[in-house]
Amino acid sequence: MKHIEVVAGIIIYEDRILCMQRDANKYDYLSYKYEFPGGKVEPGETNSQALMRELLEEMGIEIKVSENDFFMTVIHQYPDFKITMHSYICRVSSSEFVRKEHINHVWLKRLDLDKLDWAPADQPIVKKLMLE
Ligand SMILES: Nc1nc2c([nH]c(=O)n2[C@H]2C[C@H](O)[C@@H](COP(=O)(O)OP(=O)(O)OP(=O)(O)O)O2)c(=O)[nH]1
Repeated sequence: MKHIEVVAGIIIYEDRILCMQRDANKYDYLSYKYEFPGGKVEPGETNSQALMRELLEEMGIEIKVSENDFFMTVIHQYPDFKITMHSYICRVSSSEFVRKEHINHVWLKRLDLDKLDWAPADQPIVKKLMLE
């Protein structure tokens, strides 16, 4: 079974976290779900390099990410593939960004995060964020 390595940014502006809604997908279990922006790690990249590249490509967000910003890793088995997802805390000084691939976004306070329909692999990250 395919196993993919993904990085995701928990973008925090003041006391709110950026939640991005995915578009329709060939897999129903990912269609229209909320997620943290990011994407697949490419060969030769470190996780933080991959996240910086994805945030720039996908959102126009230019930000320095380092291993010190690591939050948690989730391993999740979807019906068609397995994902290892590394998440990082990314504090931004502006809420501006360009929404290039997602269909919607919301900035939520931590305690409201569970009001959204998240991608299944994101549940442990949402849970941990709500406890902090
Ligand atoms: N970026 C991101 N991806 C997530 C999260 N949760 C989650 O299950 N994923 C999954 C969805 C995708 O299968 C994969 C991310 O890769 P991607 O964004 O490049 O994949 P995609 O399906 O949009 O595009 P592709 O396979 O056609 O290239 O990880 C999350 O919070 N952020």
